Amino acid sequence: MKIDGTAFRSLWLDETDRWSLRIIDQTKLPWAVEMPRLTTLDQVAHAISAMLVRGAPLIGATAAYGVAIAMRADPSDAALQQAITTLSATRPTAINLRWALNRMESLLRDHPKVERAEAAYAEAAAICDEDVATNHAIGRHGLGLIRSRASAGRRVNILTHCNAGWIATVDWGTALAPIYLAHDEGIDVHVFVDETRPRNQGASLTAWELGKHGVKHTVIVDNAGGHLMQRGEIDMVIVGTDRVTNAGDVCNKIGTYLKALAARDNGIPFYVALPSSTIDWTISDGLTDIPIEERATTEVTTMTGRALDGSIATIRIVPKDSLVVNPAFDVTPARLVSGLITERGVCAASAAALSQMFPEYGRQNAV
Ligand SMILES: CSC[C@H]1O[C@H](OP(=O)(O)O)[C@H](O)[C@@H]1O
Repeated sequence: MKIDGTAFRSLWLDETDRWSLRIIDQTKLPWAVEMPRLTTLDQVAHAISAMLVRGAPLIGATAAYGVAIAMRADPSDAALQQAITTLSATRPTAINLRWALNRMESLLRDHPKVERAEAAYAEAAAICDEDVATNHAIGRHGLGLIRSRASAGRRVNILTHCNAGWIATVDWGTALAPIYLAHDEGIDVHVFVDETRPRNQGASLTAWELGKHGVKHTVIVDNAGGHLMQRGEIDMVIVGTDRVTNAGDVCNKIGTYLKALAARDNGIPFYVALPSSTIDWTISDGLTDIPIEERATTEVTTMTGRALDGSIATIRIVPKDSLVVNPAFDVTPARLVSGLITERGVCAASAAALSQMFPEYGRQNAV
């Protein structure tokens, strides 16, 4: 997508050396656009764990290049295992990380060591190119759902939670891809953006990227979504996801489940957009089988933003003696999901529909 008229992906190889990795540091957005250069495995691992890059597909793509950078430094079996282990430990919930590392390991394990670096860079590039094509396909399939609500030039109001836009992927995004395509074809689409406490991916990232593309949007506090639904101001909900089970349970940013409950109570369709790389075919019950990341309590006790004097400041918003917990994700049961928008089309959130949409996987891990 574009930043002030210049096209970007959310990660790319440095133009001068063609082996180090450039990213957009998402912890600096929306106040600054910084594009640091990563040259070591540890720098890539830190970028994922500290959420300089985040979003399930982007985490996987970044990890793939982390393996390539590691193989360039040392193509030994030990170095390969160390890279897989280090990167696997960065974040537990998004299945795309495991998916990408499994793909890299399967390719490289039996590869001649002298060719491992070249093969790793080629596979990481393929993962990125596939992600771009996959997300554009998700956009096309989701566009149909928006078109059907845009009769006679009527504005379509969509609520989204967290950031599942182009900067959560290599490009286009998942939940935001249909919105970008609708905007580009002239549909009057407007997005209610959940701020998404505690890290505010909505207020800081979704609002930023929608604004850069000229998409009309309104930032709301997380707790306002149900109220707007009750008042008929939301036509549909589209969110992303970090892991979907083979039965259609959806793990996504904390707070998603509450939006799904409110949508069901108000008869509003609740869609989840995802590439098939986000489906965990080995599990069916999201509540018991998906590891929920617990992040630092400082994400809850402090807020970072631009002070009135223009400086970037971090302030404490919780008493020092208060206990704090910070689960980063929750699970929305399949029964609350109206449909899954995938690269192959929209399907029901059910084992039968998923195995029919993806027969090559469904048979292997039938529930
Ligand atoms: C397209 S995946 C987006 C997904 O990832 C986010 O999690 P995080 O910001 O912690 O990486 C969030 O759950 C989004 O829905």
